Amino acid sequence: MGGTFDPIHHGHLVVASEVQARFELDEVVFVPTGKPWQKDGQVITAAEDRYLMTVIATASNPRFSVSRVDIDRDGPTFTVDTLRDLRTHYTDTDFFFITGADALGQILSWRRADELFALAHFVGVTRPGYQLADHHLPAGSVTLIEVPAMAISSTACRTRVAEGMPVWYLVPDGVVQYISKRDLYVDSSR
Ligand SMILES: Nc1ncnc2c1ncn2[C@@H]1O[C@H](COP(=O)(O)OP(=O)(O)OP(=O)(O)O)[C@@H](O)[C@H]1O
Ligand SMILES: O=C(O)c1ccc[n+]([C@@H]2O[C@H](COP(=O)([O-])O)[C@@H](O)[C@H]2O)c1
Repeated sequence: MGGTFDPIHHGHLVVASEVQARFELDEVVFVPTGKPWQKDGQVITAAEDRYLMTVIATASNPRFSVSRVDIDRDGPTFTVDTLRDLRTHYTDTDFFFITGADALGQILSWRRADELFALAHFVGVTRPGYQLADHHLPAGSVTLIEVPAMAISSTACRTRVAEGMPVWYLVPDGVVQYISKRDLYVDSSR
């Protein structure tokens, strides 16, 4: 599951848990983006902070892990590169790439989108506020599933911190503490 995870929240974690169970996956690999090029113009928190929050959030689940492939690769982050890099580590493995309804709707704008569907099976999941559909995607390349609705976004978490509102129970406890320790998101101009 790829994401900017700025910060990781319980919406991400519920999605990963649900897809792991439905598809009986051995492992869900969280891949924090390096430079999310479609978020150019937005201030993105340092990759190491986003990576560490993702590690903290996933540490207690034996089926969850975190990969550095995207943050260790220079240049803009393209999923086609993510999947190729992961393949060198996971040789004899079927890949499922998890995306929320918003991200799935953008997939045809991704770099070398036509190659993506040969590299992984895509799982599109419901997200409050977005319509889940696989229009115009190659037949058989995507499975759509409904997951418990979590009306949480990283944007809302960042805004709440900037406004002095709590993010307890929206993000894991350790992530609340990490945000506070590192003074993340306090600048409301971002
Ligand atoms: N609440 C949610 N329910 C379902 N899917 C989600 C949810 N939040 C994020 N996702 C999915 O998780 C992936 C990573 O999302 P991302 O890290 O951009 O979080 P975000 O909350 O959308 O962030 P931002 O608000 O900064 O855009 C995307 O595929 C996105 O669609
Ligand atoms: O490959 C691309 O061109 C591309 C463009 C936008 C987003 N993605 C991927 O989609 C995932 C979710 O991204 P985001 O920006 O919603 O956090 C993450 O793994 C990104 O690397 C990929």
